[in-house]
Amino acid sequence: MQNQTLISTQHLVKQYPIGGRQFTALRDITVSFQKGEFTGLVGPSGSGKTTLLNIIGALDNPTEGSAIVLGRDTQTLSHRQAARLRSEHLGFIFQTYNLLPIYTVFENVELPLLLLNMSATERKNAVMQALEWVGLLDKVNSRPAQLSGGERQRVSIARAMVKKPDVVLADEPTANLDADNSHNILRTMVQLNHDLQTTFLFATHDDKVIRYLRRKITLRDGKIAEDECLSI
Ligand SMILES: Nc1ncnc2c1ncn2[C@@H]1O[C@H](COP(=O)(O)OP(=O)(O)OP(=O)(O)O)[C@@H](O)[C@H]1O
Repeated sequence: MQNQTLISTQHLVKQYPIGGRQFTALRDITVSFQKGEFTGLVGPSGSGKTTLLNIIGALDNPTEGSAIVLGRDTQTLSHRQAARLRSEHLGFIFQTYNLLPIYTVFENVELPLLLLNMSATERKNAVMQALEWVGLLDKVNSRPAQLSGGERQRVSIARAMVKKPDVVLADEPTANLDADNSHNILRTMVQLNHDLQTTFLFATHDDKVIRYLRRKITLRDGKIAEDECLSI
């Protein structure tokens, strides 16, 4: 497969003001990601994983440097343009699932499609396919409170994947799951990565995730300490 760069950062710096001083969370991050990668940002707590993921997801701006995501320099985007980049091209998976409790599984997965120009039939087909990917067709009318943690995370994967995004950004997706559920979730993501060529980028310090990665980028004190290709 020919390399196609989907994301690149140039000399990214992120500082947060704390008590009248600047705390540097990311220092001079220059890195790129190709289509179809299954890559993790790993490193100790506070090393900058989530900060980098949020900048790549156009949820936050760098203090210096740039992030080019699918050809767009995120810093030059208006709020509306950033929202459009996210809704059309990016899927998000969070450790706390972020499902809406009053909605059914179907409605939760359908939500990202309501922002796109799709008919009700197209939406229904896409939702049912996404629920099939994660093996949850039998829970389509359940509400999040009626699901186990692993099932909730599978709903959140379906919600992230339903529009077949170019990139899925997953922040500690297994943090609240036991070993069996973590492996099931990871196997589903590996399958979707393989079948749809979706690029996956994780922030994690979970060994259960790390063993599935094909590339591991270790952050330490806001810098890239190591960038390794893994043979799995
Ligand atoms: N909004 C903020 N204001 C001030 N400091 C922040 C803010 N967000 C993050 N930080 C600091 O930036 C550093 C990096 O945080 P980040 O959440 O990116 O780390 P992480 O590697 O994802 O950690 P964890 O594994 O614990 O989630 C931390 O020291 C954190 O306290």
